[in-house]
Amino acid sequence: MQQQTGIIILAAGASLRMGQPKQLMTFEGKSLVRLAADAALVDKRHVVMVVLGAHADAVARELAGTGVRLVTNSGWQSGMASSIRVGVESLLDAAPDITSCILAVCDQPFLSATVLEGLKSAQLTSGKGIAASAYDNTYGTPALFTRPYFKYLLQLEGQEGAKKVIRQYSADTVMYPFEKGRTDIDTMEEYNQLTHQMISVEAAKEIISRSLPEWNRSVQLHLAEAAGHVAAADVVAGGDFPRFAQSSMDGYAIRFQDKDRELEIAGEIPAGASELFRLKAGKALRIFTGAPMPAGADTVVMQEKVTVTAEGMLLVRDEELSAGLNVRPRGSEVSEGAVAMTAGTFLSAAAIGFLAGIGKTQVEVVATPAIVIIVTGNELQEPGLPLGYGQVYESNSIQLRSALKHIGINDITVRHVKDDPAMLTQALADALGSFDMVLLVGGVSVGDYDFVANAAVKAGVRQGFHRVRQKPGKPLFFGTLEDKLVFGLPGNPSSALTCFYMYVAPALEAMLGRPHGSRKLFARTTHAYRKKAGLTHFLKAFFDGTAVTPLHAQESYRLHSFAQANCFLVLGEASTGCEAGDEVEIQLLNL
Ligand SMILES: Nc1nc2c(c(=O)[nH]1)N[C@H]1C(S)=C(S)[C@@H](COP(=O)(O)OP(=O)(O)OC[C@H]3O[C@@H](n4cnc5c(N)ncnc54)[C@H](O)[C@@H]3O)O[C@H]1N2
Ligand code: MOO
Repeated sequence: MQQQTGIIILAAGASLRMGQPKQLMTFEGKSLVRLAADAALVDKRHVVMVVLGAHADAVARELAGTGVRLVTNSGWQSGMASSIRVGVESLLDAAPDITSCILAVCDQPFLSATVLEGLKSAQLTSGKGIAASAYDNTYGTPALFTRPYFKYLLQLEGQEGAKKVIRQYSADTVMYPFEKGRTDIDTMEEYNQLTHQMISVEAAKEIISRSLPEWNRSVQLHLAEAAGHVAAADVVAGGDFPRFAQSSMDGYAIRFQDKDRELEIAGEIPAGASELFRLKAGKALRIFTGAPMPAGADTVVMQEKVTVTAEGMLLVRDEELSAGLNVRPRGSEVSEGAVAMTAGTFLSAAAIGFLAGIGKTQVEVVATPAIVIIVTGNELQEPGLPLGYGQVYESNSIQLRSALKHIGINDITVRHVKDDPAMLTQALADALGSFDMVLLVGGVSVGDYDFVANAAVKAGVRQGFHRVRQKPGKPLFFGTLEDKLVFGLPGNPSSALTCFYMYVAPALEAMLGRPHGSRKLFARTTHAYRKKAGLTHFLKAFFDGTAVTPLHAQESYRLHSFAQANCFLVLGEASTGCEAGDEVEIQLLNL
């Protein structure tokens, strides 16, 4: 008989111990339910049934378009058995000839297609009726049941799980070793301690960009203060500009039809002339750049292209003269009531000049967020005070503040918190109440005093990721609380600033609709650099406009080379380094 396996993913639980839908928490950048679904979908022959319960809508949205089938167990609160029953029943409805099913849960982050295949082949080669995953001297999910066992699954009650059937029929069960199956996630502590929770630079950027809030706060600014901001609303012209037809050259205003006649020069119109001149047929008027065109004239001849006779008569000597030449028509820059500038325009010096030129003194711009920098570390001392043994000068807050100011963000508050979990959670909760973005610095790594990730989650922050496959900045934390972004930057000053340039600044730019301050380009490197594959390296480097030189002192506790750098030389995860003369990627810094 043709073998056909169904996969039932049990995703109905309320994750009470977690305080947030576990199904949607991410591991290596993917939600746990999506990880399980993707593993099940690798073999296209699988019929994949996901049983929903708590948070059903959100989980269904997460799985939209994947190809899994969804079934909701309205009785999910009565326990696991009801979800197993609903899963098996709907699998039988969907695929009546199914020969086996694998029951999987969505809190085993290491569940993979390999494990599912392993269970299938263990069952086939052993000829047993059940194949269960074995880990940590016990066994459990994922577990495969052949068709004769479906009836026992359908008889499970209340809190009973598939384990009961496996125990009862252990003589007909083959164990498939899946050591990493021991890792399941029931509590935040377990989640945060997942050591492999390290994602690629690209995945980290993607998670941040998916998490950016709608930002539609705006503020009215004086033009003189508005450079570097983004227009928040369309700007409508309050009149025609220019307000009157103007000459764009120093020369003579004429009627085009008179160009071949000898013309009497009847007078002179300077810029700023406040009376309306009239030009009669057969005459010309001396005119200057910016001066109002006289009524009756339609063209200006440049003074270089005329001859004035001894009698003071004007002869036009311009082969290329055309009607309307050298005249700026009224309203040709912008006409009254027209949109002179659309919302979203970056306010460069030119944009500000343009607005002033159409008479504006104020502009509505996208407001900048209020940011708090929370610095942690008992060893930190304020620069200027004597340095005790074991102390280091606190440099992160001032360098981050400077970097923020450089991109036009001035609403910055700095708070210092001791390495104490309760104080940190409290400080963070307070900060989330009053600021739009939180930059925590230090304490994101794995040491006994590194409390940031836990404190953030305790304060209600939903973790996007913690740890990125990069150097420096590996322990970077990112999360959100509603529309607020929380970055946990590593304490090493060079790591903190690298993460600022690579993640925080681009997030702010995207949120505020600004152009990217940093530019990626390719250049030849003057020196070789060796690295191991595995992490993306952001090397502090100097680009002289032609070639790039990786600088000395790349260690993340040092800023000496960073202080001379104007770019990162970027070597990707897979790279093992570069040779002198190689073309390499660089990221120019917005300094
Ligand atoms: N066993 C492991 N240890 C560490 C790992 C690891 O994976 N396993 N990761 C290392 C990496 S990479 C980094 S980066 C750091 C990040 O550490 P934290 O974010 O936890 O930061 P701290 O431990 O608080 O401080 C690190 C370093 O930076 C100095 N520091 C901190 N704040 C400031 C500041 N505001 N101004 C100046 N200097 C500061 C601090 O004194 C430490 O020297 O963890 C590694 N460890
Ligand atoms: O990777 Mo850590 O961020 O530099 O030393």
